[in-house]
Order: sequence, then C-alpha cells, then structure tokens
Amino acid sequence: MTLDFTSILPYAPLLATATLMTIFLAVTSQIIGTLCGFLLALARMSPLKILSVPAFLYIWIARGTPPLIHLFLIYFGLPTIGITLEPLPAAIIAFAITSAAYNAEVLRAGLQSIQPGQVEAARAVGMSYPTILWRIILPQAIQVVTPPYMSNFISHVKSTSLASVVTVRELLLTTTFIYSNTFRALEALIVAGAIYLFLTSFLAFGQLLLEHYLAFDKRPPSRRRLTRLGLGGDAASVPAAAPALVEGPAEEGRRVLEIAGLEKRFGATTALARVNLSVRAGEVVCVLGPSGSGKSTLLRCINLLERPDGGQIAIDAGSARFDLAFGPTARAVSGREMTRLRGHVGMVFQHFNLWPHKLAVENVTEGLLRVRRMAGPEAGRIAAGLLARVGLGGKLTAFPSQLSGGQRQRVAIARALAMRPDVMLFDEPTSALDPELVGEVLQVLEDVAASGMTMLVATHEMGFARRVADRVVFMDGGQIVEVASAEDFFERPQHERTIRFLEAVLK
Ligand SMILES: Nc1ncnc2c1ncn2[C@@H]1O[C@H](COP(=O)(O)OP(=O)(O)OP(=O)(O)O)[C@@H](O)[C@H]1O
Repeated sequence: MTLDFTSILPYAPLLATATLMTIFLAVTSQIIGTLCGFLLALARMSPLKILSVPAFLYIWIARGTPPLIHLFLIYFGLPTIGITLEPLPAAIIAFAITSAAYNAEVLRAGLQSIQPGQVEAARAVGMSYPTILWRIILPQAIQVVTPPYMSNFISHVKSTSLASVVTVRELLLTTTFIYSNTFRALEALIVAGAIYLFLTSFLAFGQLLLEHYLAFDKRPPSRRRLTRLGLGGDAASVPAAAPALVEGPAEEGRRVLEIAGLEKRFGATTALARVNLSVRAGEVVCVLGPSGSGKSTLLRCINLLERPDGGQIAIDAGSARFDLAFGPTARAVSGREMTRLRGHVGMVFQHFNLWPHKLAVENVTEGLLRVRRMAGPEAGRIAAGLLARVGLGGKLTAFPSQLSGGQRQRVAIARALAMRPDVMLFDEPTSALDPELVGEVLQVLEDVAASGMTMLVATHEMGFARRVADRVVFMDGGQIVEVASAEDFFERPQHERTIRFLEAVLK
C-alpha cells in the first residue's frame, strides 16, 4: 500500500484550527492546573491538618483515576445536579483537575528540596514567609522542578486528545473527521502524529532553553544584576574605605537581653529547664557545655526559631522593646511580632545557611532590600563595605559554591551585621569548618566583639572564650550550671560538673 497525502491537503486549514484548539486546551488547563497545583502543594506541606489532609485526598483521588472519567463526570455528571457546561470548558476543567494533582506533587518536591537552614536564615534576617517563598524558595525550586514539570506538560498535551469524546474539535477529532471523509486513515494519523510531535518538541526545546536560563548560578552574573546594587564594572574590587563593623559604641549598662525561666521540650527531652540569663549592651557572653546541653536551643529560642514552652524573653533594642511570655496561659506571639523581633537579633549558624542562588554581595543586600526596604545602591554600598571588612572585598560577585567554608561563614556574619542588630547570636560558628579555616572566622568574631557588639556565642572554642568573653555561661542538661567571668571560669571553676568538663576539654 502506498501513502498518499494529497487527499489530506485540502483539510490543512481545518488541521491548523484543530492544532490551535489543542494548544489552547493544553495551555489553559495547564496554567489553571499549575496555579491550583501550587496552592495544593502549599496546603499539602502545611502543618495544619485542615489543609494538608484535604490536599492529600484530592491528589490521591485525582491522580489515581483516569482523566477520561473526570471528563465524563464533568460533562455528563454535572448536568444531573443542574450544571451544564459546553464541551470546551468541561474539557479545560477536567484536564486542569488532573494537571493540578500531578503538578502539586512536582512543585512540592521542588519546594521541599530547599534546605530548611536557608529558610531559617531568611527568617533570622526578619523576612516574612511570602518574601522567603518568592525570593529564596521559588527561584531555586523552579530549577529543580523544570524537568519533571515539562515532562508532565508534554504528557498533558497528548492527553488533551481525550477531549474528542465530548466533541471538542481538537486534533484527534479533526483527524477522525478527515479520515472518515478521505478513507486515508494512515495518512491522517501520521499527519496528526507529526503535529503532536512538533508541539511536544517545541516544549522539549523550550525546556532546554529554560534550564539554561535558570542556571543563573552557573555563569557570571549579568551586568543588570550588579548595576541594580550600584556595583558597576569593577564590582569585584575592594572599596577604598571599609566601614566599621558596628555603628557606634554600645550603650554600656543597658540590659539588652533578659531571659527568665525559659523552658523548651522536644517530646520527652527537656532541652531547656528554667534558664535565666541577662546580657548587657556590648557584653560578649560565651555559652559552653557538652554536646546536647541546650546551647543551640537557647540561642534558637531567643530569636524564636524555636518557640519556647514557658518563661519570658525581654529584648531592649533601644528604639524598640519586646516583652514576650510563653506558656499555656501566655498571649500567643504573633508572626508579625516575631518578624519584628528578628530584625533586632542577628544570627549566624553553624552551617552558614547562605542562599546558593545569590552572589556573596546579594546574600548581604537581600535583608536590606526586602526587610529594611533600602534602595539598591545604598544596600550594595553597605554590603560591599561589610564584605571588605570581613576580608572578602574581592569576592563580592562569587557564588557561595565558589567560596571556602571560612569565607562562607564570613559572608554569613556580614549578612547578619548588615541588619544592624542589637544583639548577635552565634551558634557554634566554627564547628563545621576545617581546622585551618577556624582562625579566620574567630578573627572576624574578635573584631566584631572589639567593635562593641552585644554577643552571645555558643562555642566549643575554649581559647576564643578565654580571650574574648566577658562572661562564660556553662550549660549542662538544659540548665545553666555556672556563670562566671572568663578568668574565673577557666582558673577557678566552682561547680563539680564544670571542673569535669574543663578537665576533659583542656587536657
Ligand atoms: N528539633 C529537635 N527535635 C528533637 N530534639 C531536639 C531538637 N533540637 C534539639 N533537641 C534535643 O535537645 C537537646 C539540646 O540540644 P541542643 O542542640 O540545644 O544542644 P547543644 O548543646 O547545642 O549541642 P551541640 O553542642 O551538639 O550542638 C538535645 O538532647 C537534643 O537532642
């Protein structure tokens, strides 16, 4: 049998219209399915069961049943309850139902691929959740989801052929019409197949372009990206005059931080048991103690990355004051209040938690732009100055992946300092570093301490604590066992547990 396409030719305009209909059907239902899928993914990840359970059920049912059944139920089922839809809207809704379920899972995978530490770092500079979603999570999640999302889209385009059963004049129905008129079924189906292949190839090629475009951390930053921050052609150069790390001397004597009866439990583990502590402006307090003694939990409770179960935290930031109480009878602290408080409390994490899709300088400017609402050039100037101060004036345009651990931690310190916090919390800032990189970070910490910043440093670096701390707090089993000046602590420890600890770590 020979193929003869000439009899198909007169139907070219009809095929063109059907192709447009297929594109319209696929694109509209995919857009609706993506938007609904995004909301479903957020609901599915929500800690609230009222959101996560219905989202899970929807995805389970919509993904587990054939799209043809959705189409029949919408087109033939809805009229039984008085809702009659035209074939095209019925098909769009039916395909959007399936698309939402598949896209929800793809998008959820992307959203969950972002390390929680990055989100914590964004919360610590005072960003609200929508800002974190938009600026930190989505740009990275899109990179992750592009291949599976586009794959879904391609299979979605092909499944729109099911709309032929409810008489939508898309490609397959038109092809059927053509071959029933010409008796050239093979030729008509080959032409339809070629059109589908063209459409899906277009998407596959689009995927390649998109992946290339989204790999923005794999190529030098664009000029636009830098000029927005007022960093022209020589962005990598060190600013002539590096500013002070901390603006103005601390107001001596003022109690910046007061903690009373602070409690935190994780299930059966008591991480903090009625902890009391007060820190004065400009004071450097080192928190020491064995692993699991509650040092990190204490710091994380102070900026509310962990919600305490009881007790009080008061922060006197000069321009603002926070008096927070926790426990079953206390007023719930609002999200807005938490965000405001974090704007006054800087935090540096053990694992740096830099945002990998942003340049070193952008890691520092992000909080200034989104939280302090500063203009780009001003934020860029402050960030460049601070990075120069921590010895990274030549690394402004490096991505975190291009920096050593010590350099990453110095960017993280500059990021926290840029927000001009009233108190800085350092959660074991050198524990994740190779031994030869510890010194450069401790040097920066010493500079920050010398410039008058109020600091609470959880650390295992005894030498640093001895040199720099005004006071040492020793914790064990979630309690503060001993508080003393650095000299008294190391020379004349009082508590039997402290003596044992020092014997073990200093031998
Ligand atoms: N998210 C969590 N879920 C469950 N338990 C936790 C959690 N975070 C901390 N804990 C527990 O609380 C206790 C105190 O932990 P924390 O991390 O504050 O100690 P740490 O002194 O900072 O230890 P390290 O020096 O090893 O970092 C430990 O028993 C720990 O297992």
